[in-house]
Amino acid sequence: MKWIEAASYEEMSEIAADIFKENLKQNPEIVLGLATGGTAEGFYKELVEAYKAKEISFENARSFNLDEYVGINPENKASYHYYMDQQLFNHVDMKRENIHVPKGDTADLQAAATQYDVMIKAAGGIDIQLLGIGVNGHIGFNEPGTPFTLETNVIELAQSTREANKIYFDSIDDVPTHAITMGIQTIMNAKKVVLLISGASKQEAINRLRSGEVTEDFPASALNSHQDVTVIYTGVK
Ligand SMILES: N[C@@H]1[C@@H](O)[C@H](O)[C@@H](COP(=O)(O)O)O[C@@H]1O
Repeated sequence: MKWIEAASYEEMSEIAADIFKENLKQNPEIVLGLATGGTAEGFYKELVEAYKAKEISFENARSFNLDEYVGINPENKASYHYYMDQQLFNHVDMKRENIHVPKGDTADLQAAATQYDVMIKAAGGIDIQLLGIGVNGHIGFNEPGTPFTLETNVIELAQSTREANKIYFDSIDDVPTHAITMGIQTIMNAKKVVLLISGASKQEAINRLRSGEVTEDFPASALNSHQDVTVIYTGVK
């Protein structure tokens, strides 16, 4: 695992965006694994600026997002699909048919989850995966206790995760109880991983990740067994 300390949130975002830009330039048909969350907003801003400056193009790129809430449609402002439209997709030239966000509003969620991995594999696998981390160490929406062998699946959100994400909803009662997420195995299959960590609320998570232990009680610890992970962090010791 490679660790990069950034002097600020902006620098963290720039370093991460530079890695993605470089990979995109080298491989215009790249398969991107994308993440949501407040931490990633600066990163997307950098990518959009680079696109507007004609430094990069997403014309032939494909993307797969990590996760989506169950029972929320893409037009809902709290949905991850909406977030991605606002942060990236509405501003760049990625073709709509090449954009994939797990479907949280479908009747057969399990079938959608299974199909998601089929689509990722058919695309040749994820070349580079962006990740954030939850205060409890979740990646995607893989909560503590999730078997590392799982691919995309439907999970029940931890109460602490619902609390952490309630700022995006009118009230805690509106925060979905379930989500559809790439599994740890899906994430581990990505060829390269970039993990962003920002802010004091993630101190415990970063300490635990740094300890090097590998345990299903701390989902991000699976990354200790991945051969190409770059962690870019700021605002934590
Ligand atoms: N499912 C997402 C994760 O993919 C993300 O990493 C996490 C951290 O979000 P933030 O960056 O807002 O702290 O939030 C959500 O739970």
